[in-house]
Amino acid sequence: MNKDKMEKSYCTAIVLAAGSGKRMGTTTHKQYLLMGGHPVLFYSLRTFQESEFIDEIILVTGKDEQEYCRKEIVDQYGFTKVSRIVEGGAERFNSVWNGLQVIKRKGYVYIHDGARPFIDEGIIERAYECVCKSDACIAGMPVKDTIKIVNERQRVESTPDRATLWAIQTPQVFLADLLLKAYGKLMKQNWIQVTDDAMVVEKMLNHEVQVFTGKYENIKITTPEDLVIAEAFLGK
Ligand SMILES: Nc1ccn([C@@H]2O[C@H](COP(=O)(O)OP(=O)(O)OP(=O)(O)O)[C@@H](O)[C@H]2O)c(=O)n1
Ligand SMILES: C[C@](O)(CO)[C@H](O)COP(=O)(O)O
Repeated sequence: MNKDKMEKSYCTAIVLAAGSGKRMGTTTHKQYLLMGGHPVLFYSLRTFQESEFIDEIILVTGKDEQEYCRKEIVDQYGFTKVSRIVEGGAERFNSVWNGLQVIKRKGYVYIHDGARPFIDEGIIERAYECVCKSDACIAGMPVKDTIKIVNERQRVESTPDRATLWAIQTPQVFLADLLLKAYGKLMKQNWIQVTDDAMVVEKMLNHEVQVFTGKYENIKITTPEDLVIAEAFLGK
């Protein structure tokens, strides 16, 4: 895109690293496991640090991980765009909410899983172009498998048309005011079950969300075999 022709909006990345990685099952939380000699979290922070679209980074971590993150990641690697390290909450949406509370300048906000190390500048740029038009957009890729709706007895109930199915990734990018409004409503609810930020905008505001092309390599490190796949991507 020709950024000289128009003024770029302020962009904040909220990088989530406050999860406990139950499915990974390691004592060290998965976002701090070493991969290619660096913590998993290092990779996405480096991409945001070097991105020409990102002005500021808010890092959300567990309470006991803040000092480690400050000294061993932010200072050690010189991630000068990290303006705040805030404490996360019990669930992912609580961590997003805590990050949203310290946004300094409105504009656009990129929510990204610190457990997704393979975000790249192309994804960040596609997100920017998409959010400027839609106010709400998410990275995704068409699914490669056949997906079935399966009941509690493990019987197939139906087979959705694969052409309509996308596996959703992060970043999920929004006009900051829109996301704050959606999350503000969510936090007043008693029953909350959301697994991504787009769901909050869909459910709370009935706002349309646009999907842009992510990258198949943009995996979330979730279970042990993901680390093997990630090492292979690093060695490419
Ligand atoms: N309370 C939480 C839960 C998750 N996350 C972050 O959100 C992303 C979502 O990935 P996920 O695989 O769900 O992480 P965990 O919750 O750590 O994993 P699990 O569900 O296996 O415990 C991760 O970067 C994780 O650190 C967070 O900041 N705060
Ligand atoms: C936001 C997300 O990464 C999109 O795929 C995902 O939904 C996070 O879900 P999880 O249950 O926290 O793994």
